Amino acid sequence: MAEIALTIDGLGVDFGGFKAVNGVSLTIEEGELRVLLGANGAGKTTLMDLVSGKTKSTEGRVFLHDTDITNWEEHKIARAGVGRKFQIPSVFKDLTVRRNLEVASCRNPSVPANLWFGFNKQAREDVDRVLELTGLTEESDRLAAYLSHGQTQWLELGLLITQNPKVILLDEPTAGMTQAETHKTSEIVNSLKGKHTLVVVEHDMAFVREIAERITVLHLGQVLAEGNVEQIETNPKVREAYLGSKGIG
Ligand SMILES: Nc1ncnc2c1ncn2[C@@H]1O[C@H](COP(=O)(O)OP(=O)(O)OP(=O)(O)O)[C@@H](O)[C@H]1O
Repeated sequence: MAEIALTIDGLGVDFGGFKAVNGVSLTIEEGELRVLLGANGAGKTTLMDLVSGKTKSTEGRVFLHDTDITNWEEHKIARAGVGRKFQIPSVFKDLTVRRNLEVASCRNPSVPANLWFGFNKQAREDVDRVLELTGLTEESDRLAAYLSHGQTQWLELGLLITQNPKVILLDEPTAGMTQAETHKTSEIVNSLKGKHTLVVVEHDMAFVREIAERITVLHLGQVLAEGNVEQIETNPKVREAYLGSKGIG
């Protein structure tokens, strides 16, 4: 059986009497891609905030492998291996795509400190691998400022991968993307399966169908259902609470 990378156990937060996340428990296996689905206000972003330390929980626990990271400071959780991609890019616009990835590699503690004095072969291969994974090989010498919206998002994802986090949290990775960019993003995400552990918050059902293995549906801060795409699409509770009588869009 695969090892458990992330354990969320009875997690919740009370915002002055309102429980945006209310006793959520789930486990994510190493190498798994888990989709978090739910209507606006279901608690998805808050759950990510609780895991990444942006918001402090008022109940429950979070474990990264065997380490209890509950309510650690955000930077400490990031350093422990929870990588989070936000909508707003943090790429260096006046550096090339490759240089952005090289800089991110320097933040990876497993990369030797002599990086700046001759980028070593292993580090170069790692950057090449990330360029390939994110479909940015041909853009490697372009300044990040000249990338399209989609390419910028893929570079952002690449920066995360380069740091080799134990768990990657992606909040609506296809927001604002064209259909073609969304499709490309599904290819990238699919190629990460098995190599990285991902939790993806996403609304776009077409995208979810392309990437999802296991889906957790949140509703009113609680887990409503868990299963594969077909089980979720045909689940009466999910249809009633979230997808409407016409089913999934
Ligand atoms: N700091 C806060 N104080 C009070 N209420 C909050 C706070 N943060 C979030 N909420 C509320 O908690 C609920 C869950 O919000 P959250 O953003 O987690 O939902 P979501 O599932 O991510 O929705 P969306 O898909 O719209 O992003 C919402 O009703 C929101 O208004």
